[in-house]
Amino acid sequence: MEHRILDMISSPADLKLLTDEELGILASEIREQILLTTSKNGGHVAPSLGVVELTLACHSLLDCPHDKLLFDVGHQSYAHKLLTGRLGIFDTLRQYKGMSGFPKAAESPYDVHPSGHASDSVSVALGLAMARDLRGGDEKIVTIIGDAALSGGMAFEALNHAGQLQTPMVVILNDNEMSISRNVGALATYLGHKRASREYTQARDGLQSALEAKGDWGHGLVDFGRNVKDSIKQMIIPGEMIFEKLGFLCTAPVPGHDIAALKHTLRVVLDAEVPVLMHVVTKKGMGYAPAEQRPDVFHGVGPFDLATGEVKKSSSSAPKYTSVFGKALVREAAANEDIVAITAAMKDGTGLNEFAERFPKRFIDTGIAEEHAVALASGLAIGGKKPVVAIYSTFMQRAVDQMVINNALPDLDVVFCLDRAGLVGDDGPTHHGVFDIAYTRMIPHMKIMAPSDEAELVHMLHTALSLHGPVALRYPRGEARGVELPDAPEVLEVGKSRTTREGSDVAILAFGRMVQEAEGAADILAEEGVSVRVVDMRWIKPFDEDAVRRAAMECSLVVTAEEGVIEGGIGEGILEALAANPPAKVPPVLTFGIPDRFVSQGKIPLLHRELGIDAEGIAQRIREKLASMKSEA
Ligand SMILES: Cc1ncc(C[n+]2csc(CCOP(=O)(O)OP(=O)(O)O)c2C)c(N)n1
Ligand SMILES: CC(=O)[C@@H](O)[C@H](O)COP(=O)(O)O
Ligand SMILES: [Mg+2]
Repeated sequence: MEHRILDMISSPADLKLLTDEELGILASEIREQILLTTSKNGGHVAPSLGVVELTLACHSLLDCPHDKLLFDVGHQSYAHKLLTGRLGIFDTLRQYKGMSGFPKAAESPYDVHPSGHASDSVSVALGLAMARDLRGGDEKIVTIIGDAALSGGMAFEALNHAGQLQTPMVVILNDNEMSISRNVGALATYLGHKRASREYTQARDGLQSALEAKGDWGHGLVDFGRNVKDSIKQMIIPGEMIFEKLGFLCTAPVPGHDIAALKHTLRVVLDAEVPVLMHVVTKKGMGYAPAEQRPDVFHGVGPFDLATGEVKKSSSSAPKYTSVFGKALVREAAANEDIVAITAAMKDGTGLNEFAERFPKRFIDTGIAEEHAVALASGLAIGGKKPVVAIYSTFMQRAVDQMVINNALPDLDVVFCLDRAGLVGDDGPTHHGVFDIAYTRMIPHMKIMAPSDEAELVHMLHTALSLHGPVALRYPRGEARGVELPDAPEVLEVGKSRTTREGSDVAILAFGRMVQEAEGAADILAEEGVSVRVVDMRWIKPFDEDAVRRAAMECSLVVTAEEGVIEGGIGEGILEALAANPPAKVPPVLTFGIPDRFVSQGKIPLLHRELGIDAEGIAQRIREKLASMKSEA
């Protein structure tokens, strides 16, 4: 790996000195480096491999960080990181205290916005363009957005706005026919037709010669914004493109692994005085056969064997919460044909694959459209169906308004399954599911449960489906506890907890995955002679007020533990309830949860330790509190 061109790139400006042939060699070196690192650390392999040439072309023509290059979702930004001075820390990709897997402004001046949630980059790019115009600046603004992210509502809102404003900016559509799974929706079908069109083939094959033959082509394109002849327009825009109707100048699909072709087109569109949509066709996973063959698996993958592409297996034999949910829902749906399952572009991630196969007519994938998915559920519920909406906790943030207005206000029977609730690990702050307790708890009519193991998840899903009104279940990413699953799910009593361990000195009121940590803390403190009660609260809303009051009356310290933000969390709710209606004795209360800051990436046990919400951290703070109470007495 010595004497690579990559090792000599200290900033993107260096790319301007390279020939296209050298850029091609650099593309191979970048792929090698991405694969070497991700095979150890895991990561978004296929998205990043797919945009190596595109990133090179952009950086070799732009003058970043003066110019702005944005990445929608940001999971495809590894080549960008390697070209912007981060080769030396690349081996820390997605590691605790290491380099983020997403663009992060605090990490580099070349990273513009904290991407991670799809479809926001066109809005941010337009904001940057408007700020430039107000300031009288001259920087170029470019965003790279995938075909799935472009179908998200936010992207369309921004295109609508930009098309009217007509300020220069470049939206590069990275069209690879894939979301995480195969892309869905009418836009995907439309792009498919466009790719298959005779014009695309012609454009691809003839691009070079067309460009060379027309010396003033770029000039013509710029002039298009001022209504230049249709003949030129036809050469550039083969067929109608819907974005053109929205006020964007659109290019023919450009072959996305041909650096020369990319640079030719980019050079032209960067000079345009109007907004341009540059359509680039790429292959997800390009250059690594296992990723090209299984772009869904290599979208976001754990460590893998570089030679074979085999993904390393987890050492745990426990099932994942997601797959327990998926199987339990299939079982429920077999018994109740009103159940429909909705996902927003996360069929695999939310464990709905089997459901989709068994009940294709009752499976709905909206694409990246969480707001639409939740409002759609309300229509289905009004129409007599029982919608189960499975969306990651972090992405459901997009659809809080629809939860409030479309579902909760009319008190509709919708079950929200918030997967990845709590810390998610390597994806970091954009993906941690730490806000859902706060944003669901505030909604009238909403009932909320958090299973402490996979058997509880099965009961809770069954319970949620039996209830009237909106119900949210929140469960974490990754392996469950490995307990036996019930033969038949039970309906749990609303608002009732279960005590998993009796104790009289301290009561820990724990929610979801925190029950396990609470039990660990109880074990540690038991060794020191402290008697700790652990209550698996099960219900966040309504929570078990009797259990809370008993804890207050019978123990000298009450502790709440949740894997969500403390501000607006359930610990605060319990404190408020104790203050509003105090029992005869109110002991001190400690609240454990996510403090008022963003938590970076890392393996979950490391993050739990950092935040003091692992068993040892909980035990330590309780120990300290008991000692200070003793010394005050
Ligand atoms: C709001 C939101 N919903 C869902 C996701 C999960 N997600 C991440 S990448 C992705 C697919 C992106 O596809 P595309 O934009 O075409 O990019 P590609 O991976 O194909 O390069 C999805 C659904 C997300 N990041 N943000
Ligand atoms: C980029 C993105 O948003 C997804 O790919 C996400 O990283 C998936 O996370 P999981 O691995 O938890 O499904
Ligand atoms: Mg795509």
